[in-house]
Amino acid sequence: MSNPQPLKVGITGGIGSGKTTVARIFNILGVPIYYADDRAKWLMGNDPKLKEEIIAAFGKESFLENGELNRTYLAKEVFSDEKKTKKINGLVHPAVGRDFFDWFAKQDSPYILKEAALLFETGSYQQLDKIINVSAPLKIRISRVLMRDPHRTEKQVNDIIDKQLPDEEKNSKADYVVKNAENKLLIPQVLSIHKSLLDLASGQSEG
Ligand SMILES: CC(C)(COP(=O)(O)OP(=O)(O)OC[C@H]1O[C@@H](n2cnc3c(N)ncnc32)[C@H](O)[C@@H]1O)[C@@H](O)C(=O)NCCC(=O)NCCS
Ligand SMILES: Nc1ncnc2c1ncn2[C@@H]1O[C@H](COP(=O)(O)OP(=O)(O)OP(=O)(O)O)[C@@H](O)[C@H]1O
Repeated sequence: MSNPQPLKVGITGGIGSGKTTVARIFNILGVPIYYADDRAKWLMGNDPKLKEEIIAAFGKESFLENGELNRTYLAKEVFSDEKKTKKINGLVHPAVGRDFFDWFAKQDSPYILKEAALLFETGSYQQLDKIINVSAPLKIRISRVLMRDPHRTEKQVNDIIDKQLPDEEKNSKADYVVKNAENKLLIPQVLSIHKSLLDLASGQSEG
C-alpha cells in the first residue's frame, strides 16, 4: 500500500494574532510549513506574469528601482480601498493556490501546515483538512503589530483589520483555537494540537 498524502492543516489568525510565531513552534517539532504570506510576496516579485499584472493594475511604482516589491507603496494603495484589496487578492491568491499545491506534492510527513492570514476569507480553507485559528484580544494584536512594524500607523493597522473576518467568527469556524493572550502559554497548546493531528494522521494511514 502506498502512504496516504499528508493531512493538510491551515493555520490562520488576524494581523498580529501570532500565527507566524505559533507556526514556528510546530516547525521546531518537525512539521513542514508553507508560509503563504511570505510566498505571496516572493511570487509577486518573481513570477513574470503576476509582476506584469501588478504593474498594469497599480503602476510602475509597485516595484522599486532595484526590482524589489514596493511593499510600503502597495500597502498604502491596497489597504485604504476595499476595491483595490479585492483587485490585488484576485491577482495574487490564484498564484499562491497553485504554488501551494506544487509545494504540497513534494511533502512526505504525517501532516503539513499552511500558514496564511486569509483562509476563511478566500475560501481556501475548503481545500484543507483541519484549521487552527490563533486568537488574541484586539488591543494586544494592535500593540504587538505597532511594536513589530514601527512604519505602520494605528489607522493603517485598523484598515487591515477591517479587511479580515472578526476573530470570533474565525474561532467558531476553526477546528482548533490557540489562545495567544498575555496570560496563555503557547507550547502546551501546540503540543496538544500536534498530538491530536498525529493521531488523526495515523488513524488515516491505518484506515
Ligand atoms: C500589500 C503588501 C505588499 C504589503 O506588504 P507588507 O510586508 O507591508 O505587509 P504583510 O504582507 O506582512 O501584511 C501585513 C498583514 O496584513 C494582512 N494582509 C495582507 N494581505 C491582506 C489582504 N489581501 N487582505 C487582508 N489582510 C491582508 C495580514 O494579516 C498580514 O500579515 C502585501 O500585504 C500584499 O501583497 N498583500 C496582498 C496579497 C495577499 O493577500 N497576501 C496575503 C495572503 S496570500
Ligand atoms: N505570546 C506572545 N508574547 C509576546 N509577543 C508575542 C507573542 N506572540 C506573538 N508575539 C509578537 O507579536 C508580533 C506579531 O506576531 P506574529 O508576527 O507571529 O503575528 P502574525 O499573526 O503572523 O501577524 P501578521 O498577520 O501581521 O503577519 C511579533 O512581533 C511576535 O514576536
